[in-house]
Amino acid sequence: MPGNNYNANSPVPSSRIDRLLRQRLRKNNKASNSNDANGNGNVNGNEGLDHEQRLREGDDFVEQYLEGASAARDRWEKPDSGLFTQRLLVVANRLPVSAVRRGEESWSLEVSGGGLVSALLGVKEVEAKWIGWAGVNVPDEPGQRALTKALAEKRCIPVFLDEEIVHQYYNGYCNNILWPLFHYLGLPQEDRLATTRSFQSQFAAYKKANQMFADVVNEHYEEGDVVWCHDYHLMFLPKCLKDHNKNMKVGWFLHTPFPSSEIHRTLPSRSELLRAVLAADLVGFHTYDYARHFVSACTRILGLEGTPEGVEDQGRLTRVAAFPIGIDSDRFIHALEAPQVQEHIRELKERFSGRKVMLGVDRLDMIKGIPQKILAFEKFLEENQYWHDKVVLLQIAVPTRTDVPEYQKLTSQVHEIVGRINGRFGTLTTVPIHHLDRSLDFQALCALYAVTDIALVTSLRDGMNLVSYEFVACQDEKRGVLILSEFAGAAQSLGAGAILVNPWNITEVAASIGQALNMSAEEREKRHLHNFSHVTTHTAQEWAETFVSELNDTVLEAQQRIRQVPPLLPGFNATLTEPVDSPDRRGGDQIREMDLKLHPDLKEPLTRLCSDPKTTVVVLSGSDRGVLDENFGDYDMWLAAENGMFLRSTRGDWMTTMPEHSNMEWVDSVKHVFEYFTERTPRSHFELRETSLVWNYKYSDVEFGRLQARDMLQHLWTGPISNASVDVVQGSRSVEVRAVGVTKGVTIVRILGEIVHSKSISAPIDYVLCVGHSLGKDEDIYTFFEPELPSDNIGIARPKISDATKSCGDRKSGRSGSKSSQKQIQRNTENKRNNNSSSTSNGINSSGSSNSNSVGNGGRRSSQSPDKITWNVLDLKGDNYFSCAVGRKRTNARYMLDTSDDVVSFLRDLARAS
Ligand SMILES: O=P(O)(O)OC[C@H]1O[C@H](O[C@H]2O[C@H](CO)[C@@H](O)[C@H](O)[C@H]2O)[C@H](O)[C@@H](O)[C@@H]1O
Ligand SMILES: O=c1ccn([C@@H]2O[C@H](COP(=O)(O)OP(=O)(O)O)[C@@H](O)[C@H]2O)c(=O)[nH]1
Repeated sequence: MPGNNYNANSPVPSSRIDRLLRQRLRKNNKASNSNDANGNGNVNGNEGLDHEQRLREGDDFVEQYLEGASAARDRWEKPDSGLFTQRLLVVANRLPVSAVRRGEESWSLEVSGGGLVSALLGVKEVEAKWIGWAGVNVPDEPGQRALTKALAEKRCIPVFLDEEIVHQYYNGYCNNILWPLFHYLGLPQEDRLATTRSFQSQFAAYKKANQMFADVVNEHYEEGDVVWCHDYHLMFLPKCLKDHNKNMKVGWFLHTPFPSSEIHRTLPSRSELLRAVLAADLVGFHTYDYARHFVSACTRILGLEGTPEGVEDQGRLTRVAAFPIGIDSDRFIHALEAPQVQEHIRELKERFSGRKVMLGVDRLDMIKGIPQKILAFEKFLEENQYWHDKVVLLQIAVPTRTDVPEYQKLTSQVHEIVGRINGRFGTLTTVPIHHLDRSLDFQALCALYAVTDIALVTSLRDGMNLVSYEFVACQDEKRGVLILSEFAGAAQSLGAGAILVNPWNITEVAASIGQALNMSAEEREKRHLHNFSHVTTHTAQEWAETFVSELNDTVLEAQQRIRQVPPLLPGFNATLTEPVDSPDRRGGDQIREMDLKLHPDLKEPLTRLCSDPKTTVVVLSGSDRGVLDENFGDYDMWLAAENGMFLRSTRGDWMTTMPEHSNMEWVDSVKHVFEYFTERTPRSHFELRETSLVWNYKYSDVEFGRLQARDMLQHLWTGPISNASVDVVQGSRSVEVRAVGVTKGVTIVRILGEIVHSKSISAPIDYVLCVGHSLGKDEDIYTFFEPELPSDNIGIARPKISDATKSCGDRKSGRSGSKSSQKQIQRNTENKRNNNSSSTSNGINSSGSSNSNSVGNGGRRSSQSPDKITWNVLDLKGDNYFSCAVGRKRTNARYMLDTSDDVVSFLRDLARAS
């Protein structure tokens, strides 16, 4: 079957390691090619540019980059097949340039700040276009036209956001809610109630803004493009894009930390945001921790399956992985040679001669821990009088998000502390802290990094922190010390070479300053070399290449994947039941879900189908007799409870199809085990049916539930009941024990035999429709109707049901098909005749239950006597059998429906057609 096996000759590597090794090989090849061409071994992305040229670039780098002058090589390597051109659409809230209006139709563009822009500017070898906000409100049409034109020259495409949207979406939802939350800062205390009140409107604006970004992407998208969405501003974007075009290759990368699921859980829109991100093909984070938190949030909040590869939802995988960002280290290293930078360096050395220079470079943001840094420096001065006139702290605090009140408060707080310390330790000629509330240009910044003895990064949380990388890149001569917060993502990569500190521990930071100032040259050298090697090999270029190449592979893999991922079973009963209003797992209504109710909209189509004399409706369910009586007692149909162990026409009494001498002695022992685990697993419950027991931990803590299930299974397999004739069936959030060999595929034989006999059906059945949501084991019901299917329970991806309704409605009669089924039915009906009994239908020795419902729809009632029933009554041709799985994409059924709501509309159409 096409697409049913991993193809050994596939251009897609079969495993992740295989892929990474090939990628490494590609990189090596590229490096050696560049050696051949240039005669040197530069592997960091500036191959092809000679030394002089790089020096000339200097400060014009960004300009040149944006104009495409740095030779975008506009192609990505495709695994194993050489080079191909692929455009990259980078979508981020902020464009790399911010616009300043000079006249009605005249604009000047300035480079935007922040690490995201710096990192993406370091990505050179690809034809990238940026889509984003230019940081300015442009209400008038001529202004928009002129700005669009100016930006186009820089390969940028604007998204125009009006003032109100910016206020609600950017200042409000992004920077007052998501930003502090993702950095573990909670909401600003005084602001808490106001924020809570304005949450809804801010979230609405957030979604609206994301849709506006999506509209611009859709307008510029060309088939084959890769769309790379960035950051917490655009968590809705993957969903908006995929809703518009499910074939778009969409990646999403978060530049901030992703917090523990317990933090994310407090967000009112927690589930919507997670689901929207999961629409992407590939989701990336700076560190493994953030990726782990995200997967755990999807597991705990959405109830989805987390795997080492990512998050699975109904057989669809969203890949989740860590892609630590880097910088364009060459740009910094070579900038130091530029005359302007050398001049700055000379000035700075002179200015601070005789003093050790400590440096902080941060946006003036709460997450950067600037007050904590300054207080630690004060403590160091308090305790080390010797250093008073021998050390200076230069703090560059770049103003940011100045419209958000919390940022305004921080500015005054920092000014106050700096003033106090300078007053306390300053002299007439010197102050210990030089604080600048502004940004520096690239050359000035490089010079500062180069003259620094100690860089002090005390972020309370920071996605990565590129300042620490940039400092290291500029320190090849000085070999200064990096003091780095353990809460910055960079601590996971530069950890070994830096002095790691907890920024909340002022004493520890103060002591680290002392340690750094007194560190031997030998130790500094060792630490620096470690850091330098990391920074120069893990570059921004490499980061982007890896992400895009993984995204391409992920999409190809998804297309070619045939080994079926066993799907997550969302619930106990999901075909005909009322949908429980549960936007997410934790918030789900356990009590309502335990009390199964027929979907209210099904009543009408079901009544119509049941009253059609030519149609037989069977409900085959894992539920017990009481549940089926309550929900279906008033319809004219057949009910098969506990997966067919009990059967009745609603016009008659229940009969059991259980073999007479079934041994059910194991039930009590299993019940004890289930009671024991239920008592110890909060929010788990078990159901005691007549022929099986089901323990369900869907609402428990998922990890604890899994551990408990593992213990339970071990006990069942190896403990006192291990020899009983039972099957232990493991669901995604349940454990079921049933009599050995009971599946829907087994019981359907007896059920149909009974119905054919009781209704005296002798002419071939027109068609069979079998709709269900079954445990893997019960998927053998499809094998019963289609014996040629593989019997290993490995399902295959199915199309959505579309015109099956029409085909069912139009169906007349068919011949040929399932020989073994036919023989079974023949045997059943013959048994009937011989036994003339209504309690058991044949000699198959089985009993039990499972977790799904199905509707079987049989055909013409015959006036012939039971004696005339022949084996070809269930004589199914290929196209008069319709099987449909609900909520499972990997199945042996021929079609699929997503939810019980889809079942309603399908049965409605069917009722109308018949
Ligand atoms: O655009 P702004 O609101 O002015 O903010 C500037 C950027 O700040 C954040 O940067 C993060 O990205 C860096 C690179 O990955 C990372 O090193 C740093 O730890 C993060 O804080 C923000 O995520 C960006 O979107 C902003 O543009
Ligand atoms: O005066 C300045 C100070 C900082 N930066 C840049 O701002 C970025 C800060 O990135 P980081 O990842 O450290 O933190 P973020 O601001 O993104 O949270 C770095 O690339 C700096 O070079 C700058 O361009 N001019």
